[in-house]
Amino acid sequence: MAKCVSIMEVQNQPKKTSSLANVRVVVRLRPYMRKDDLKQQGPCVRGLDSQCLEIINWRNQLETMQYQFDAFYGEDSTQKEVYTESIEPILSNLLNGQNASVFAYGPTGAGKTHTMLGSPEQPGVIPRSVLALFRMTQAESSSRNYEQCDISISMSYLEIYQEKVLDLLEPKNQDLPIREDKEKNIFIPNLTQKTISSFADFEQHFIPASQNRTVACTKLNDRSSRSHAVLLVKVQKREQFSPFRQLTGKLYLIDLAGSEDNRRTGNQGIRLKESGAINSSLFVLSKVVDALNHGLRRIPYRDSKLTRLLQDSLGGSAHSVMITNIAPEHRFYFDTLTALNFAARSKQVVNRPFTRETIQATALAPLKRPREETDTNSGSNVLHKKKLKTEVEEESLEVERSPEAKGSPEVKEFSLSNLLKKEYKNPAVAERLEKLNKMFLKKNAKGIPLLSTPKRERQALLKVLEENQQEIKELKKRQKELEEKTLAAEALLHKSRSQSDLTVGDKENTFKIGCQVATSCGPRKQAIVFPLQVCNRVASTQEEGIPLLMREKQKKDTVEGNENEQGWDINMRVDMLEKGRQKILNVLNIGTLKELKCLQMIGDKKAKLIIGWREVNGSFAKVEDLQKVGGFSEKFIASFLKANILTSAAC
Ligand SMILES: Nc1ncnc2c1ncn2[C@@H]1O[C@H](COP(=O)(O)OP(=O)(O)OP(=O)(O)O)[C@@H](O)[C@H]1O
Repeated sequence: MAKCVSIMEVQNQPKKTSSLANVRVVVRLRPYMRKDDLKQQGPCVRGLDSQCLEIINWRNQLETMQYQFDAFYGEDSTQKEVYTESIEPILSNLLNGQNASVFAYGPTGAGKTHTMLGSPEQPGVIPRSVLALFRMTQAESSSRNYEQCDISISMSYLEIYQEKVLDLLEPKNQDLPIREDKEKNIFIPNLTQKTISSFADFEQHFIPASQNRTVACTKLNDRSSRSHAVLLVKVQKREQFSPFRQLTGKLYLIDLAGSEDNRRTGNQGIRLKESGAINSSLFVLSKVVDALNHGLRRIPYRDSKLTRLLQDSLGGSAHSVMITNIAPEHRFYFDTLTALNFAARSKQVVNRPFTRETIQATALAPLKRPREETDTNSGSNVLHKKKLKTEVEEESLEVERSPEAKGSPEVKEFSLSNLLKKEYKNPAVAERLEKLNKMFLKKNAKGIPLLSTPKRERQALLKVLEENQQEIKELKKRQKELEEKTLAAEALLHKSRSQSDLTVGDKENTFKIGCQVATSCGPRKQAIVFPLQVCNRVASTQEEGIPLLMREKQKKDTVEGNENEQGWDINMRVDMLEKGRQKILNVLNIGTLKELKCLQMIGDKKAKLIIGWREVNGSFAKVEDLQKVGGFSEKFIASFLKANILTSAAC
């Protein structure tokens, strides 16, 4: 609040350092206009330094009241000064996904529109900020980050006129509702949003829209704003690679209508009505500031459209700058005093800026985009046209959910993006991909979904997947052929048996199929080949003496919580098993390099290691002695035995 000091008192106050999150409050004093000072009383307010000003105390002409703000701009201050010192520093936050807002407040005729908009000769905060944003995005584009991000800028422009929210870009004379999403973001459905790719583009939309703003002549200002004008500039930065983060920063540039003392404005009729709406919304604004300062539970944001819209700027998440414009003439004295007191109170308002980041097109992406996104005019042309068709854009497609998946958090997690649906129409591949995704999530403690891996890696994985499928197909084919051969051989055997008079009696018949041997003796024994699809252990069909390749159903891995892929197991007669082992041991002890390499899982390197060990240490007593050779683990030997024993026993 103001502090009364004697005019003679030398003041040299310590300057307060304002926190970053505090609303930055600056005051700008309009140049004194002699023609407006009917009684030629001279200015009633003057600046003291870059932060302090003093105003006459109306109760005691010998005293002044001094105020200190984050910055004070005197009559000689330029548009550039105001912009460079107070506005430019907050703009960089937009590229980091944070919001910023600048609003000009003050009595009518004090210079709000001049400060925000300016003139072609003296451009104000709005044109300078938009230009700076384009420069910043260009600088970002030419930096190394360019390859990783797309940046787009869009704009919306509205006015609050007599408590109605009106679109200035495409005027429809329709009061637009103000809404709040789950993340407490304020947005206006159906408000026109135009993508702008250059400053010229911005001007093309902004200049005609500004003509749509309601202004009128009053006794205090020839072109008095009769509404609060809000320009919204949205900067979106999208990553091209996983995790496809999207940062959205919004900049609100607000030129408020001035508070009006209708005894002096001479307002009547419609002007009086407008003035009533302006004053009441500004009154709610001061109530909001007071409620925030007193830490009240209920902040009356909803009491006016203006405060509802400024919710983010005051006590919200934006980096906010409030420019309080004041006029030096005596006839504005009480308006100036009110404005200064309001500004001083606003200094205490603390905002909590945070980064607005969304993740696009991952398995965990939101199922429904925030309404705000869908309500805009979808003009998502990206600044850099070349990059328009990048995978980021494609992958930022909304994630859909099948009807049966509704309500299932698991399915929610593994939903495929539209991109994947489009790219891989084969349902089998999609299904495998989901399974892989599931497996990946299970194995990965951090839960990073496969679908969020970069496209290149994902494509490689998909290729492997398709190759595996191809392999399975071929295996199935070969299996079928084997089955057919077995049946044919069996039929042949049966035929020859029935043709002969079976004098041979119990003579053993042997036939070979590939590398597998089925012996036929006594009661006829069958080689049973299970189709790959049949996974159950069929104990009843297992006959002694026939090596069977069994596939166990859902074999549990010993690693906690991990379900192993279905595993293969061997069930053989003990003597055959021993025979197989002996054969392997034989090859290990006397086999040449070539013979060793014929063993499953033994390559050139391992074969050489075995020969080297043999030369130094002599023979292996048992297959497990392979462990003595460096590089053969117990687990490896077990798998090695499994892989070779059947073949060795059979040959
Ligand atoms: N810093 C300044 N330097 C020069 N002229 C200024 C300055 N500030 C304001 N003016 C002039 O003062 C007049 C009133 O300013 P402006 O229209 O910006 O006031 P306002 O606060 O927006 O008023 P209202 O609330 O009625 O719209 C204009 O003619 C404007 O050019």
